[in-house]
Amino acid sequence: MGKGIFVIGTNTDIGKTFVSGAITYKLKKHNKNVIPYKPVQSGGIEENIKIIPPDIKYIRDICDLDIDYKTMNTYCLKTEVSPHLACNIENVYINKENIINHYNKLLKTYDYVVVEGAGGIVVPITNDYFLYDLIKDLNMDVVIVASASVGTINHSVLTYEFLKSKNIKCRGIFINNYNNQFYEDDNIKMIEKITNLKVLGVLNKIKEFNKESICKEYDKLDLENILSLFE
Ligand SMILES: Nc1ncnc2c1ncn2[C@@H]1O[C@H](COP(=O)(O)OP(=O)(O)OP(=O)(O)O)[C@@H](O)[C@H]1O
Ligand SMILES: C[C@H](N)[C@H](N)CCCCCC(=O)O
Ligand SMILES: [Mg+2]
Repeated sequence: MGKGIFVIGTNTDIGKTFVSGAITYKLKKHNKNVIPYKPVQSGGIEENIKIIPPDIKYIRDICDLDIDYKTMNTYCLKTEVSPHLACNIENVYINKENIINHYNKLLKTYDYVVVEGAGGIVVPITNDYFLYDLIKDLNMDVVIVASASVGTINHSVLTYEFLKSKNIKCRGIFINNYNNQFYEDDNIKMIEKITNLKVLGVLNKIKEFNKESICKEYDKLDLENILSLFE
């Protein structure tokens, strides 16, 4: 039976896919049997007349995964808005049992399942079912992805406190888009001090975003920290 980690962010566009890619890449590079999973994607893109999840496409490409999209994604909505609204617009009914069954099936085949949320922790998946409800129903621990930039202390602490209020265990935090600004180290220090969370990795903002530079950035991460997410 495999193990999973749920990757959440302090906001949308913060780098959850980028970090899920990093976790998947490191594990795969060390010959681990790993799969990324995006239960609900909004903002699906067209490829060969099909609508596919761009977050999974990114990880699939960067990690050279030969796994079909259906195995790594349950719901793919076209409209690039909050999932509940995309569902309402597209007349899609999300059945949480489908996601729970999908995840449990992946655990039977893969040793490591890297699950990515949508947006931040309080994003509505349906009108009355939130991302944190899904995490509880999947019985998973989370890792937070936060930015290094100004505003991150407040967003990170709010996310952490909200998780605590829901009894969701947080395994640590990844800081993304580090850009050598004078205040970034202090931001990280403050987040660590206030939350007591372990910073498991700091990922630089990549100027030339291509496979080579991305993998070089991923290679710098500590494998032990990544493995600790699944212990
Ligand atoms: N470290 C980085 N360096 C350069 N670009 C980055 C970095 N991290 C993320 N990006 C870019 O920022 C954008 C948002 O990142 P990403 O898609 O990982 O966010 P997300 O949190 O997964 O968003 P969503 O809520 O839509 O799933 C993407 O275009 C991605 O390529
Ligand atoms: C469309 C976007 N990229 C994500 N997939 C969904 C983000 C939902 C955010 C909802 C909100 O917090 O207001
Ligand atoms: Mg994403």
